[in-house]
Parts: sequence; structure tokens; C-alpha cells
Amino acid sequence: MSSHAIRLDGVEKSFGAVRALAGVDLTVAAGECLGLVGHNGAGKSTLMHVLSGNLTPSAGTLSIGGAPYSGSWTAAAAQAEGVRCVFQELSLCPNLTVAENVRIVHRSLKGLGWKNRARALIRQKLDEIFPNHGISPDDEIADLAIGQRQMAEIARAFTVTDGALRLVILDEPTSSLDAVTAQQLLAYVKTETARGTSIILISHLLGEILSTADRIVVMKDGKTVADRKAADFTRNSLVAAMGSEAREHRRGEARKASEEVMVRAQPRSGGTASLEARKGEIIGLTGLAGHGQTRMLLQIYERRQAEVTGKLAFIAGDRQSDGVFNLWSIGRNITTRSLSALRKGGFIDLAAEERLAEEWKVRMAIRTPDVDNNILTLSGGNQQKALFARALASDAAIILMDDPMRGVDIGTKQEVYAMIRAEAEKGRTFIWYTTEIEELTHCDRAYVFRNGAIVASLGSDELTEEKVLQASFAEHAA
Ligand SMILES: Nc1ncnc2c1ncn2[C@@H]1O[C@H](COP(=O)(O)OP(=O)(O)OP(=O)(O)O)[C@@H](O)[C@H]1O
Repeated sequence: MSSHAIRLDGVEKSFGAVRALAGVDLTVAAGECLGLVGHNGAGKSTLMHVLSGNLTPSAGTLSIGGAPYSGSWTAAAAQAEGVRCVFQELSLCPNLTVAENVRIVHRSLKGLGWKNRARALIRQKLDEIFPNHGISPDDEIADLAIGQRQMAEIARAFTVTDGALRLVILDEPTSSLDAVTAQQLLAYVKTETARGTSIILISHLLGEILSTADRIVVMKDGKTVADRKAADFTRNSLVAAMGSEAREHRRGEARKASEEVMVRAQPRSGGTASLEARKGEIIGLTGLAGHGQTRMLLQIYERRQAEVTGKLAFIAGDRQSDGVFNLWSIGRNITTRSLSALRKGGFIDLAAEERLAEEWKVRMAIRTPDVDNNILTLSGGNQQKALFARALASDAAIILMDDPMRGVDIGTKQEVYAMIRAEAEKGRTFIWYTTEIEELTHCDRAYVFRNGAIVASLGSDELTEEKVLQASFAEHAA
């Protein structure tokens, strides 16, 4: 780690009244993995957009390889200097194949046979990072599940043709990956930094930051508030530096289930085991990603081969394609599931709608000066909070959650877990697909999925990573 790969000094950026970056200094050494953490809206993604040339700051300087950069720092300049970024909101073109998306970042892939070279390049990188990925270079992006899209985009960021790779920014790279693929990526990060590439790893999963990063920088309200070697942090000191309170992660008390069955569903694609959720239960869906969990939620939502007693709400994890209404305000995004309840005569009671949005802005601590702002002005984690608010504010008795904590910070997660628990106590039923095995400790029971079928049903005292992985890989249904 002899020289700086890249360095920012005094970077400032405001969006209207919001001061997203208030004078940030950041240095990344060659061959270093820098962990970047901070609450939702702390300014991490904005800083990364500056670093990758997608946003021009109002003040600040950039040095690269130890020398100040004199030209204008654009996305093309960053690309030419070997800076790549995998953003939270994935950016592959959905109507192109994986190989064609590789061509977009490698202009040197041209002339006769470019497609074969693109195919080989991405296949080799996918194999290296994610063995058994199951992705073909000829798959169209729109046909891939969100976890596979994330894998393809990560692998693309590490492909090299003519220019050397200097820095790769990974913004929440494991948010859609299951425990096995997430571990594959974290191991690869170590391999790649050993080759001399620098990596910035942004994550709300503090365990992976502590185990993978060499150094950790903490951001809070547009500033860096701590910068130390990873070994000098503990989980608790890291949470405290972020401005949250470290709480003991305790398994929920075993509760007596009601007799009333709210949902009974049979996976359409295999097996004989079926899912059952009773009133007031929190039911987890787990197993390796893409094994039929989301399909099960959709099946229940669409009431296909599923007996459902009660109104439903759905919290999407893939917020880009299934969650937010891009052209609407934050407030309207929250209230849209409650419009029938807000009706007064033939019209929507606009004052009541405003009150509902404000109430949930406060309850979910959504960071915005005004709920009338467009939803896309929120940071990724805050958009996800708005989707939670939409479902929880509604009159739904059954809430389906499709890996809903993607990008949500640790402080908010703790609040939301408590909220889910309290709502379940009041009789709401939750069916919760999660790629974070630790989250299963909040469930009363969980079903493990494999190849579209339910292969195990685990009680709350059996919900450990070991048991879940054992069932996920077992050859025979339990
Ligand atoms: N295009 C925009 N217009 C208005 N405000 C914005 C815009 N982009 C970001 N912001 C605001 O800037 C602040 C910093 O957002 P940023 O996305 O950098 O946070 P973050 O630390 O990456 O959060 P998260 O962990 O949720 O991804 C937030 O208050 C956000 O609402």
C-alpha cells in the first residue's frame, strides 16, 4: 500500500436545501479494501457518484495515483482511469444480453468476433467470482432474477480489456445475494485487493465490513466522523460511530400461535409440502436465492393455488422494478395503498392523505425536508422505508415481504423489526422472504425452499445458518 489510488479533499454537494456532502476528505490506498458505512442518507452514494464522475461537486479536489487531476472529472475520465462502480440501483440495460452489456463498458470489444470475446470475458469472470452462478452470457438481463443481475453487474465491473483496473466501488453489493454467493464475493474482494486493485465496499451488513475491509470510514450527515483500521472497531463501536444504539440481537419470545389460518399455499412448481400462516404469525421464507421464494409470495398475492383470508399488501425488495412509482411524490408513494380508506364522498380527503404521509415519515424516520418531493430524491434506504410505510399504513391483514430490508441501515432495521413484532402481536400476519439468515430470528417459523419446492419447515429454535444451509443443500425433501 505504497501510494494513494485516489483521494478526495473538501468535497461538497447540495441538492436544494439538502446538504448531502459537507466537506468530505477520503483517501483510498492502492490494494486496499475500504469499508464505508453510515445511516441511510448519510451521503455515501452521493460521494461515490462524485468519485465515479457522475456528479460534479460544488467544491473539492481529486488526486489520482498521487497527483492532482487537472482535467474535468467526468464518467468517461473515471472509466479511462480505471474507476468502476456497481451502484445500488443496478444499471445494466434490461433489453440487452449479459455479453452485450459488457460491450457497453469495453469499447475495445469491436470488429469481427466481438461478441464471442465479450461472452468469454464475462463467463470467465463470473466463473472466477461466483462458481455455479447459472448465468449464460446470452441471457437477457430482463429475464434474470435480481440476485443474478447483481452478480452479472459485479462481474462486469471486474472485467479488464485494454486499461488497468484501479478502483472498484461496490455499493451494497450483497443486498440481493444469499449467504453463499455473498461469501464468494467477499472472498474475491480479498483476492482482487491482493492483486493491487483498490475496493470501496459500502454495506449495512456490518459483519461483512468488519471481516473484509482493511480500514473503515464512517459517514454521518454528509461528513466523515471516523476513520480507523478495521481491526480497531468492534461491531458495537461501529454502530455507535454511526450514531445508532447497539442493541442486543435477541431471538423473539416463542409465542402461542392462533388457530386461525390466514394463508395456505402449495408451491406450483414442485413438491407436496405446503405453506401455512396463521393469524399473528411471522413466517420466514429462506434457502438459496432464486429457489422459488419470490414466486411463492407472488402466488399468494395473486391468490393462485392459495387460500387467503384477508387483505394483502406486498413490500417489494426490487424497488426499482416493482416498488416505487418514479414520477410520484414520497407522500403519494406512501398513501397509494390506502386511497380507498382515505375516500370522503367521491373524492380523496387530501388533508387526511397529507397527515397519513407525515405520520409515516416520522414513524419510519424517512429523511426528507418535504414529503411532496419526488420519491427519487430519497437515498436508496429511505425509498425502501417508504415502501414499508405504504404496507404498514394500509388496512392489510397479511403482509408479504420480498427481502424488504435491502439497503436499510442498522438503526432503522431495529426499529422496523420491533414494529413488525408489535403488529404481529396485534394480529397481523407476515410472510417474509429474506436473504439475511440473521433476520430469521425474528420469525416464528420458516420454510426452506429448493428448486421451487418447500424442503423443510424449521421452528424458531432451529433457525440457524447451519440448519438453513443444510436444508438448502440436502438432496431429499425433509
Ligand atoms: N437527486 C437528488 N435530489 C435531491 N436529494 C438527493 C438526491 N440524491 C440524494 N439526495 C439526498 O442526499 C442525501 C444523501 O443521499 P445518499 O444517497 O448519498 O445517502 P446514502 O448514504 O447513500 O444512503 P443509503 O444508505 O440509504 O443508500 C439524502 O438526504 C438524499 O435524500
